[in-house]
This record gives sequence, C-alpha cells and structure tokens, in this order.
Amino acid sequence: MTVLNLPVVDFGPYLDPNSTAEQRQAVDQAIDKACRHLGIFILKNHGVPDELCNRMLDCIRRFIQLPDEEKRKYDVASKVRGYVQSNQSLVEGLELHYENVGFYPPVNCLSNGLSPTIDPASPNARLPTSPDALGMPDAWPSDEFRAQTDEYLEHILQLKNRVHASIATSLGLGASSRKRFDDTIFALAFNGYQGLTESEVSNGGTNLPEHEDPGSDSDSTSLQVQDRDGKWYDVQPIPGAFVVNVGIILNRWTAGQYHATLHRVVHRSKKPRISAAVFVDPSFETSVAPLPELTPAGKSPAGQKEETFAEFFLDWIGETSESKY
Ligand SMILES: O=C(O)CCC(=O)C(=O)O
Ligand SMILES: [Fe+2]
Repeated sequence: MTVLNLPVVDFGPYLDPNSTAEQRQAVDQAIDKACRHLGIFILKNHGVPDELCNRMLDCIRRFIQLPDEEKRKYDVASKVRGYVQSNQSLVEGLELHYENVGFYPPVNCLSNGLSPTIDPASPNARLPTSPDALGMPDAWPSDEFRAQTDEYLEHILQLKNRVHASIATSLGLGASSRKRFDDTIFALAFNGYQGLTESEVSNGGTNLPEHEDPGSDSDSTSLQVQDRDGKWYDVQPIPGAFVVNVGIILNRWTAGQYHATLHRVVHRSKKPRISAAVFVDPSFETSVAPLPELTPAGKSPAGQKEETFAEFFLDWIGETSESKY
C-alpha cells in the first residue's frame, strides 16, 4: 500500500507570544487547505506536553493489558460507552478485530460536560448514575484513569479552541457561527489492537472497518485513509504529533467545503497497538445545518436535513450498527 505523506501543520506560531500575524495566518491557511483537500493533516508543536500524552497512552495500555474478565466489568452494552471486547460481533457475520473503551458525557449535558440537573459540586456531576438516550452511563475503570483523562482533555480543550478559532477565521465566520464551534463536547474511544502471530499477519483482514466519524478525530497512529478517488493509503505518523481529521459535522457546517475523511485501521504487526481517538462533537442542542456564511442562498444542500446534533447522532448510532459495526 502506498504511504501518504499528510500535510504537516506546525502549530507553533499559535503558542508563541512573539509570533507575527503573518505566521499565524500561514497556519490558518495550511489548516484550511488540508481540510478542503483530504480533510486530514498532522499537527505538530500542538502544545499538549509529550509527557502528558505518554502518561495518557500508558494508562490506556495498562487497561488494555488487564485480563479479559476484568475489562468486561466495564462493558455497559452501549455503542459509545464502556468496554467492547475484540471479535465481539455486534452485527451477525461481522467481527471487529480490536477492542475499545469509550466515554461519552450525559446527552443532556451542557457544553462544559455537566448535566444541568445535577449540582456541579456533587460527586455525581460527571458520573451520572441513571441511563440516558445513549444507554448506561460511562464506566470509568478507576479514579486514576478518570483523573488522567480529565487532565489530558483540559489540554486538548485549549488546543481545540485554538484550532477552531483558526478555522473560524479562515471561513470568515460571525459570532453566532463561532458559538457553534465553541459549544462542543468530547467523546473518547481508546482502542487496543492485538499483536499478531506470523500467520495472522499474512492472513488478517481489516481491524476497524472504513468509517467517517461525526466529530473530528485526533491522536492516532498508523491508520489508512481514502483519497477523493477512492484509493486507500497508509498514513505515515510523526512521533508526538496528532493526526487530525474532519468529521461529518464539519463537512455539513461548511456545506461540503471541508472533506470528511473516510478512514480505517489495518494492523499487521506482531506488536500490539493502542490509539486514543478524541472526537469533538457539537453539544446536543447545536444545529448541524450549514453555517449561514457558507450558504448565501440560505439553503441546505439537497437531501440534508435541518436538525440538531442530538437528532443526527441518535440516527447515526442506529445506522452504524449496520454500516460501521
Ligand atoms: O485507531 C485509530 O488509529 C483510529 C481509530 C478511529 O478511527 C476511531 O476510533 O474512530
Ligand atoms: Fe474514526
């Protein structure tokens, strides 16, 4: 398979107080160009400390290395929360050759991740005990895991705000559209791909079938992406850098100007692999209709429904049980 050298965006000027407006503008242009082309790029000098990323990955690795019966305690029978074991067939005849543990805030959450019905000071504020439209609540393997993830997301939030500000500038957005970029929540998929034996290496298929995600992904290594002609490429990762890709919502908001990247994972190695996908989703009440600045005629592209992210997402997870899973 041909290796694709993704555009590499050096985010340094956004973090350096001495950078010039021209340097930051060059970053904006590079991100905008990549989002329009394949919808995917590598972000280096992103400001999230290497040491913190490594600690997060170690924490995920330690969880993935636990005995199966221990991990299964965190299976909450949801598509987006809790543990899903490898080879667990969610649809008859189709197996996923990877395991993952996912986290999704309460669906009635505010953009800060807190449920409006819960006192923010209460210990239940970030760990509701009742099911919502997505099923059972998150199942955190330990307080340490949770604290580690919170610390990581605090840094990712700053980065997300900067990247969204850059995109909003490139797209020439006004205050109301910028608000959609600000009102986001994080969903997480921490994925584990087993090391393979010699014969599995030569006989194996796809681990994570091709898909687009609603929110944009980041922080993963060695995956495959499809270009606009339908050809698949291996992505060449850069240690310490994030892979960032456009999801379905950014594609919709931009009326198709930004490309939602089709991607999949084919892990052919004797070494195990883990990845941390962070999805930036809009808050549930946010519209997923195209931004008014990008649709001068005031019309959505044909076939695109005017709906909130809640409506979109509940449909999407219903559909993915047939198409992605
Ligand atoms: O493991 C990876 O590199 C990608 C994971 C991914 O695309 C996902 O979890 O949606
Ligand atoms: Fe993905």
